[in-house]
Amino acid sequence: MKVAVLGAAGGIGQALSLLLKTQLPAGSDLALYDVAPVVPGVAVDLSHIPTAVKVTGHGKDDLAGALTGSDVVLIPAGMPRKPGMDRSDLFNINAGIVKNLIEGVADNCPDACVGIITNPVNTTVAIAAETLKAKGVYNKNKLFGVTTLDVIRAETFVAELKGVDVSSVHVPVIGGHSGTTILPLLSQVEGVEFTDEEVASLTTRIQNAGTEVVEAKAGGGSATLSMGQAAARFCLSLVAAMQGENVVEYTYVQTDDSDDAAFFAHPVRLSANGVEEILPYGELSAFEEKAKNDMLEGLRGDIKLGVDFVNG
Ligand SMILES: NC(=O)C1=CN([C@@H]2O[C@H](COP(=O)(O)OP(=O)(O)OC[C@H]3O[C@@H](n4cnc5c(N)ncnc54)[C@H](O)[C@@H]3O)[C@@H](O)[C@H]2O)C=CC1
Ligand SMILES: O=C([O-])CC(=O)C(=O)O
Repeated sequence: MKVAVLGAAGGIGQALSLLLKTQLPAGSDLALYDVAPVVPGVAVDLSHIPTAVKVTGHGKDDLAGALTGSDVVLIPAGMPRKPGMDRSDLFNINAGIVKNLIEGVADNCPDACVGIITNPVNTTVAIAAETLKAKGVYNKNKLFGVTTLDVIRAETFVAELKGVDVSSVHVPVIGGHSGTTILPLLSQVEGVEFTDEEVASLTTRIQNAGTEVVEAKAGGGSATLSMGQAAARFCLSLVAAMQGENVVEYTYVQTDDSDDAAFFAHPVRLSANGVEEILPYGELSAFEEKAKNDMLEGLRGDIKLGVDFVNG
């Protein structure tokens, strides 16, 4: 199993790479790529941890070396937010970065599963899809927007509010990954009851959790450690599925469901082929149905921006 992390010297990239160095199956290869000159040093640093995962560092001119032979590619390359910015404000700088890196994926490991972390995820996943299409290698079952951070936050906040063991809490989160497009399905959480006020305030907190971190970091970036954990969970689930385990994760995938949007986070059964089956997200409460209908136009617009970026 070979996993490549593109943007590996950044806040997310380093946290994620540490978790993968310690948790990927024995015998795996972990390739770290970044344009920052520190990346070979990050690889040397990690290589001193005694696990049976081989780490290599690849500087800006060696994207091909990082990608060749990769089964999974995770992309946290690009600018994070500062206070006062929306994720969509990152489009101008991050759109081109994702397009370039995905062209590298198409040229060097077109069969890999690709997890996009770079914001704005609603749009960058569409950019990746169109770029892969232009290269003639798009497989909708192998492209994912990583929305796992919304799930782990929702589980943390529900457990805190209800005083229950967080390991027993499961919260579906569907839609996209910004503002109101993040839609936690609190009506489906088993074993706890919420008042209408709790549903409203918890939904808003989950939707604004990224901004909570951006403001607390006061100009120093956005979530990196919790995102590293979230991306590691997603990657390890994908790797387990590739090795035959039955795993379901919520992730932003192409759905072909004209009632929602072209990309929409669903529960997805993973396999060696990436998406094995997109599962239905089940029945929504009246509150959730309204929230979904209110955000769909915005999400579709975010996706269109990505499609237009590549196709002009
Ligand atoms: N999907 C999600 O839930 C989340 C997404 N993010 C997003 O992840 C991205 C990265 O965030 P951080 O790690 O905090 O940023 P960071 O600034 O700490 O790291 C970004 C890294 O990307 C590298 N980079 C820039 N251009 C590159 C290129 N063309 N090729 C390879 N590497 C390149 C930089 O050198 C840097 O090391 C941001 O866009 C942020 O908004 C952040 C948190 C959660
Ligand atoms: O809020 C941001 O800019 C980073 C992010 O996507 C998150 O923390 O969910």
